[in-house]
Amino acid sequence: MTDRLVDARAPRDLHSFIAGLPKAELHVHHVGSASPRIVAELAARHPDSKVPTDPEALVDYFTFTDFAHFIDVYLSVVDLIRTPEDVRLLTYEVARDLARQQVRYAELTITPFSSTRRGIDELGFMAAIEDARKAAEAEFGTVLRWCFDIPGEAGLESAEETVRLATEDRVRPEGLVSFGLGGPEIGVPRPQFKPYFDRAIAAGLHSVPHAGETTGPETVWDALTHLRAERIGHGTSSAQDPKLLAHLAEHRIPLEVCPTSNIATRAVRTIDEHPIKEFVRAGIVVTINSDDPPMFGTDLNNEYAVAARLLDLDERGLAGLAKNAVDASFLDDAGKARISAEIDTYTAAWLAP
Ligand SMILES: O=C(O)c1cccc(C(=O)CC[C@H]2O[C@@H](n3cnc4c(=O)[nH]cnc43)[C@H](O)[C@@H]2O)c1
Ligand SMILES: [Zn+2]
Repeated sequence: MTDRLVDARAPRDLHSFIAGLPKAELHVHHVGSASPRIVAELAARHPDSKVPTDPEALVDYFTFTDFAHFIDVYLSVVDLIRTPEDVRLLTYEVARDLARQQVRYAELTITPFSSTRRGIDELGFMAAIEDARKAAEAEFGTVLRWCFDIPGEAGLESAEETVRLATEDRVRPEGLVSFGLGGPEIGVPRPQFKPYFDRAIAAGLHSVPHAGETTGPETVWDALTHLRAERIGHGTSSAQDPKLLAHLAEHRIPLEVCPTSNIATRAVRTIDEHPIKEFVRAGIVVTINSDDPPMFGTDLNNEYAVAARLLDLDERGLAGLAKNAVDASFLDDAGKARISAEIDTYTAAWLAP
């Protein structure tokens, strides 16, 4: 992990506290979590790829001029994943990277449409993620769950395919808990996806679309009204609308805040202009997440350090943020209670004289 984008500047002790703090990650993308090590291994399997494997070259390759450029680069990494064995490797290694950061539970956003349209067999794909999920839980103790997202810019065909993969008994994986919407927002109105979210919700999935990342607060309203969002991915531009802030706080709709991502994709100009403080001030449930960590030169621990600086938090404040993520997760009550208790025990031991 490099701190090339954001210097978290948290005191050394706080970094150590964060490193050992049990955490939940609610907004992290499957392909976007491919570390240089994973990219190098996939590229070795598929040497015709244009993705560099040298870590130095990857830092340049993962420097984005804007959100559209980010998506182009993202899709070039998607092109590296061609077989169910590639899918398994990616998923298992992502879990290993999460476990190293003391992530006890993660909801990983997966875009199955991007893989099935590139020719990966759908049942092979689902078997690969499930196999990795079970192995990760047994070997690392990290519980993984899936969010399947529609890549909105790929059109309604991608929405139909994603909801089919998410709801058809024969295909739907056991670890699937939620349904999302990702990719660019400009020119991709949220309301058109209502029928697909209705079907996913009817099948028992939670609604967690991205909204207000690269467009204004009206997109967040659309996600709430039309897609019945239970959490909002990013929601950054909500800060421009006091009524929306009050609504999110009153209805306890958590925001999945990913500070470094917003700088890397140039959705927010500088880290000090990030609206996270306004969210907290408005009483919104804020969760801290990493989005596409290696692509943005970050990881979840660094995002907590960034949040500590922006919100001026000590250990108790950081533990509170970690518990927000547990509470906002789709884990069952017993699982939530277990991780929350672990956070309390860890924090009390750290602060004991
Ligand atoms: O797979 C395709 O062929 C394809 C065709 C047209 C458009 C797309 C996409 O737009 C894919 C977007 C892809 O990006 C993922 N992602 C990762 N991080 C973010 C983020 O911060 N905000 C929005 N989307 C993000 C998303 O999960 C999609 O998989 C694909
Ligand atoms: Zn995202």
